[in-house]
Amino acid sequence: PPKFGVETPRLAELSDLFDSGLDQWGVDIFLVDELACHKPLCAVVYAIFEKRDFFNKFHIHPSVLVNYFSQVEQHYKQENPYHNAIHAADVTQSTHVLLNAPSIANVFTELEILASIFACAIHDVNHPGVTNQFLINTAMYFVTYPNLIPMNVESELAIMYNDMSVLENHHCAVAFKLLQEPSSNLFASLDDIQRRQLRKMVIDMVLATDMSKHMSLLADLKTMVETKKVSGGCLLKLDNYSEKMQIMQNMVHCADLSNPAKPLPLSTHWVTRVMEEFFNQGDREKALGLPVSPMCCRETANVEKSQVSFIDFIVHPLWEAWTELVHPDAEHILNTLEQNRDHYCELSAAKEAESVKEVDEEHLDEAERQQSDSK
Ligand SMILES: CCc1cc(COc2cc(C(=O)Nc3c(Cl)cncc3Cl)ccc2OC)on1
Ligand SMILES: [Zn+2]
Ligand SMILES: [Zn+2]
Repeated sequence: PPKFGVETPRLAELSDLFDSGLDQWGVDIFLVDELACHKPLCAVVYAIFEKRDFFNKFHIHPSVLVNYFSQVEQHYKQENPYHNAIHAADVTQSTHVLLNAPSIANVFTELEILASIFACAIHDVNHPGVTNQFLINTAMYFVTYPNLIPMNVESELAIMYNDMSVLENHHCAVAFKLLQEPSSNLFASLDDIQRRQLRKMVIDMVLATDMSKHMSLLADLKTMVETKKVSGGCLLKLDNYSEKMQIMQNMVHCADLSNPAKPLPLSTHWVTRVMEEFFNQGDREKALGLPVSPMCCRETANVEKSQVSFIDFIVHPLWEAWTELVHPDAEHILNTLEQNRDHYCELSAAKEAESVKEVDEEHLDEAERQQSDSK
């Protein structure tokens, strides 16, 4: 198969970008998408497998990797502004960087690293571009209006998974279904025990990307950081599966929530995309007469303000805990997050001031009109 598994006339540029950027926090994943002819996931996974020597370690033939991840890439909906293959490539490459932190250098086995990279690559496959809550609401919707044929197969998902981590269950099922293709049997050379272990680890990590698990995941991480402090700072002798899995789940969750912690141009590009996807959902909720989800209303959303609260309440607490766990390896990431937060805060304040000025001018005009009327 072609290098990085993608046919591109810009192979040399892609190769150079990976040489300098594959291990860097903040590589321009949108440039990777461009250079890889809109197959960023295949390119990134191939490059990481090569860098980590997985082809040899797990006896995987490059053509099998390309067959499988081409299928996975095609099952990411490129019409989604946010939850598309670029996001999958972004989360995969981000986790690849996090795994390189010196303080967790010898914590994970090769199989655990393979499982983490694989889990990121498939973690949002076949995402419909709407949230779990939307799927749950619309599932009930068709129960109350049976004559309305389901507009889309996606509302069947909540029925299928009984409202429990609906999307995350679907991503996992699709990914493992695609593995059954004979030409895509990525893990053929693993033995039965390894294959079973890998499947369990991938399911545990992907199901943990459900935002409804965020608070419990973060609580576990904080507990682990506390115990790490007590054990004199040496990280993790980590003998049991559940402690190791907590770290891996939080690592993938951090990567999933890494947009605000990337260099500002990348961060703002992701905000534009996630907005577009949320607003599209808001439009559909309005059309269905459903209550419009928070942050999904095109007319009323305050983008900067919600980014600031998203960072303050969700993203920063998580990255603060991760940074402590792998101290001092992630300091620069936390600093970038805090600088970006201040940027959105300034934007939000400027926007606020602007709207107040407009109101004042309106009042001024009104007052002048009344004054001139009274003359
Ligand atoms: C007004 C719209 C709005 C949306 C936000 C939150 O912003 C973001 C939210 C998310 C975000 O929620 N991602 C997500 C994750 Cl990590 C797991 N499951 C589902 C989802 Cl949707 C990922 C990236 C964001 O900004 C770049 O803040 N304001
Ligand atoms: Zn997801
Ligand atoms: Zn995701």
